[in-house]
Amino acid sequence: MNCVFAKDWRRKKARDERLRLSLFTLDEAVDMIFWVDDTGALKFVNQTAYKSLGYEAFELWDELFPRSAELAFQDLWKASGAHQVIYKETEVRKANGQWLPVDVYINFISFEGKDYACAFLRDISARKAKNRELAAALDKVQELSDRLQTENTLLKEEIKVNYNFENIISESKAYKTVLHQVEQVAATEATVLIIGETGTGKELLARSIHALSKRKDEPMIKVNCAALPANLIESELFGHEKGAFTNAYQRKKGRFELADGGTIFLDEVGELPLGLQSKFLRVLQEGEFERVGGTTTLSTDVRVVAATNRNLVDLVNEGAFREDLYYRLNVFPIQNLPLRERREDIPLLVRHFVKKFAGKQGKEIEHISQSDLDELMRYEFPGNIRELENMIERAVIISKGKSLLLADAYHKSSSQAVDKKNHSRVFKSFEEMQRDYIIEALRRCNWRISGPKGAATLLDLNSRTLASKMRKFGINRKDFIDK
Ligand SMILES: Nc1ncnc2c1ncn2[C@@H]1O[C@H](COP(=O)(O)OP(=O)(O)OP(=O)(O)O)[C@@H](O)[C@H]1O
Repeated sequence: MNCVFAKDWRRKKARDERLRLSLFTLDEAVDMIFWVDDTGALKFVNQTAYKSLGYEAFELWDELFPRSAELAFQDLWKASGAHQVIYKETEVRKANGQWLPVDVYINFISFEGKDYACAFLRDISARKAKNRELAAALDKVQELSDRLQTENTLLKEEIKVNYNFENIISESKAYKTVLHQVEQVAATEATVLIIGETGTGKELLARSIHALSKRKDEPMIKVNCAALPANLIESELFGHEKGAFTNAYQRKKGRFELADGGTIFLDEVGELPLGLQSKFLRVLQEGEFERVGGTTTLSTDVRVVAATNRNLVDLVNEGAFREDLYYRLNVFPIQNLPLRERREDIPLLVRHFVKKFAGKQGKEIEHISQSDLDELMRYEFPGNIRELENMIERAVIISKGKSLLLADAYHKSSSQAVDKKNHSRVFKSFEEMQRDYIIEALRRCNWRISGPKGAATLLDLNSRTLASKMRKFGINRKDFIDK
């Protein structure tokens, strides 16, 4: 008997010890632990919960979670039917009114014939603070990245303006506006009309528009409306059928057909013969035309860029240009600037052309005098960049050492009279004409001076006279050999 009693006593002692240890474990757990019965009353709360939340006593579950609809007691209990584990990140109100972020795990347990919910709440304020720090850091990174992207885009735009127009040399603010217009319109399909004096770089702009457009991999076909003889221009533009006229031995595609899918550049569009303008308007509007001597209607998909140094409105008023064609072309006009309105580009262009021509002629020119540059800055340049380019080419030809001999070339250029009415044509001096004429003759004769096939014979001059004129005008074969 004694033995049985001792055994029971030891068993009870072990059970008591386990109970105490269990309670101690529960009280010292990291998590707050709550037992709730099916009426919502709190049946057990561990010490961690008292310490963490600062309450003297806990009453009802719902008072703990006034913000969390999902953890409302009634709903919670309905869910218990499924015996699932509920997890929720929420906030619990502390005795001092502050809110404590918690992770809540709820298990539904049947114990001695009754249902309970056992909830574990873990204080996650440290994790939340870390997350907030992380979110703030991410916001900062995002902000920096956005800023970087904006700066990058601006830089790219700058780069585009500076470098994408590969051959266009300029640092003038006013000209940047022109280049911006080119960029804006390039990506569209709009017809562009470039207006500007001769030699201002209209063709260069037209090429940039094509190069920056979606059609850049297709051809850009140029038509110089002033250079084509009137009787040939229709067949050049629209093509002809075999036998359409004398000498039309073959069928030939016109430039509108060749430009299909690409861009057609109509230079000096103001010179287009009036008789052709309606056919021209039709192809612009409907993309349709017939070859000369043909009856089949052909279609073409071309983007039109036109240029003019004439005032088209004046031509319309004079009856030389169709008004409807003018409006069709004037969709996006770009006014190109004469060099005298972007004088700050002169030194830059001078250096560019010196490098270009010195390179071609195998010369090393390192010095350009400031007084020469100053003089150029004051000059009106009626022939614009082309005039400057020619002037520098001449100067490079006559320069012997490392300094550019500009004076001669400059005086030749500036002494040429400008046709005031047109402002666009440079009237060459007699000497200049002679020089050009001699160069042309020499080219035709493959730079042979004397003999029956020589330039002297062609020019009806004595070969010694020709040689002396060449010296006088600074004409050297080696300067022209690769042109
Ligand atoms: N910004 C520039 N940078 C470098 N070269 C330029 C620039 N603008 C024009 N040029 C050069 O000047 C010359 C004349 O340019 P372009 O032929 O484009 O002028 P244009 O206005 O079309 O002349 P035109 O009215 O006579 O047809 C070309 O050799 C061209 O390369």
